[in-house]
Order: sequence, then structure tokens, then C-alpha cells
Amino acid sequence: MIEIKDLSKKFNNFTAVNNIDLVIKSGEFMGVLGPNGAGKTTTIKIITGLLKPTAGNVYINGSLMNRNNKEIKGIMGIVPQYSNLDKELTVYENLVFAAKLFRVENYRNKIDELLDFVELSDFKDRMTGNLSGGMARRLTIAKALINDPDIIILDEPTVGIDINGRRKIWDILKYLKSRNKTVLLTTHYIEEAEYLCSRVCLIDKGVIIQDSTPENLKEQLGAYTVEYFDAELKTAYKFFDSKQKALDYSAGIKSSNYTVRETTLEDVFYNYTNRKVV
Ligand SMILES: Nc1ncnc2c1ncn2[C@@H]1O[C@H](COP(=O)(O)OP(=O)(O)OP(=O)(O)O)[C@@H](O)[C@H]1O
Repeated sequence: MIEIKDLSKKFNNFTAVNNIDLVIKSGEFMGVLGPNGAGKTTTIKIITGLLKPTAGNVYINGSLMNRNNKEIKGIMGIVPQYSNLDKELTVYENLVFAAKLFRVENYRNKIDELLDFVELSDFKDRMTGNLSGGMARRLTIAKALINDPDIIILDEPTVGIDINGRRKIWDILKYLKSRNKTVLLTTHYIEEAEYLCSRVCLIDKGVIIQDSTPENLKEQLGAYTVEYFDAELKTAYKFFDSKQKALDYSAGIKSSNYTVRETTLEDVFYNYTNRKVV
């Protein structure tokens, strides 16, 4: 379990994270969704002990997180936004290095299993610097899983990866979800949060705006959306709890420029912030 209590981070006078409270229960798959600069990476860095908060605390399984808490680090797998791989080593050597760091027993079997899992067995002798972006990210995930952690934290795991690569990573993450791992990921991809997360926390300007299941967040707003051009030719949105009500409303719109569709998390985010996530 991850407990974030009254967490704030200031950089000089700028508040990047503003009094965040959040609990991620064991086995939960939590997505922190927000646009660039929302404070996602700063929060992750504090949770993983890379950055000291200005105020507040993070507890992992009830134990206070800090840079030197090796016990906690042993149960967490971290996939940072920027590569933590050694480009001068092969794929296999990177994993051996990580396995030795965590004193993993029988590590050759474990590495073979992980390479198979992230579909890199055929590339195990390739220099890491020559991998594609998607492959490198999958290797970073394998590295984070080397000590079979209960808690996995990923900062924008699919940013900059093409759609095929993204789907492969989603499959990996879905599998972790099915094994009841506690997963916390940040993303600014709506479909990623919708597809993977059992709970989503919307964050903007360092503040949590909403936190619930994707279904609840959409239902609270209205499961159906009418998107149309208003009299000033600006895009407007109306939300309804049934498709029929949305269709009835759209029948009264004078312009032919409208759509009736299911509400998305993007609508939820936009409704609370007046800004789009991407
Ligand atoms: N070391 C730092 N010094 C000053 N400001 C910082 C520092 N690190 C982050 N910030 C600022 O804090 C805010 C939050 O940054 P953060 O990287 O946490 O956002 P993010 O939600 O992860 O965005 P992105 O998706 O772009 O990574 C931004 O305005 C950023 O410029």
C-alpha cells in the first residue's frame, strides 16, 4: 500500500505539488492522469525517494519512505521516464547488473523468464544503445521486475512510443494487474488510463482534482456527451445520463455540426479544469 499524506513540493517560490493526499491500496492499479507540468514526475520522484518533499510524507506498506530506506526499495520496481539503462551493455548484461544489485538468486532463470515476458529473448545480445524506443522501455520494465517487486511505479511508460510498442507495453501491464501487483503509473494518455487503470486520479497544477474509478468519473458527469458548435461557433459539451436524453437534446441543435458519443476521461478532465489533458 502507498499512502501519500499532505504532500507538497516547492521549487523556490513555485509550488509543483500542492498538498496531495492519496492512498493506493495493495493490488490496485492507479493512474495519475494530467497534462505536462501537472506535477506527476515530481510526485513519483518523492514516492520513490529521489526527491525530498517540502512538506508531508509517503508511507510504503506503513513504513516511512526516504532515500535510505533500502527495505522499501527492495519491494518497489521503478520505471523512470528517462532511461536508467546502460547503453554500453547488452540487453542481457543490463539485467545481470540489476540482478546482482538486488542479489537475486538463480538470476539466469529469472532473466530468461523476464526476457521472454517482455519479448526481448531474440535481442538479448544486442547493445542496449541500438534498441528501438519501445524495446528499451520494455527492457526498463524487465529491469524493474528483476526482484519480483510487489509495488511497481511507472512514470509515463509509453511516452514517445508508437502504437504497436504501446500495445505491447499495455499487455505487460495488464498481466501485472492480473497478478494483483500494486501499480502506480503516470500518464497524459487518456486511452492508457481508461484501458489499464482500476482507479484514476486527475491532477492539474499540483492539485488532485478528482479520484475514482474511470466508470464513476464518467458517470458522475453523465455517461453520454453531446459535442456541438454553439452560436459563437465554439465547441460546447452537454452531458446526459442516458443516450436517449443526449439524442433528444441533439435533435434541438440547429447546426448539423454535432456528435453524440460516450463520455471520456478527457471530458471529465476538461469539465473540471477547462483544459485538455494533451
Ligand atoms: N527541479 C525543478 N526546479 C524547478 N521547477 C521544477 C523542477 N522540477 C519540476 N519543476 C516544475 O514543476 C512543475 C511540475 O513538473 P513535473 O515534471 O512534475 O510535471 P509532470 O506532470 O510530470 O509533467 P511532464 O508530463 O511534462 O513530465 C513544472 O512546472 C516543472 O517545470
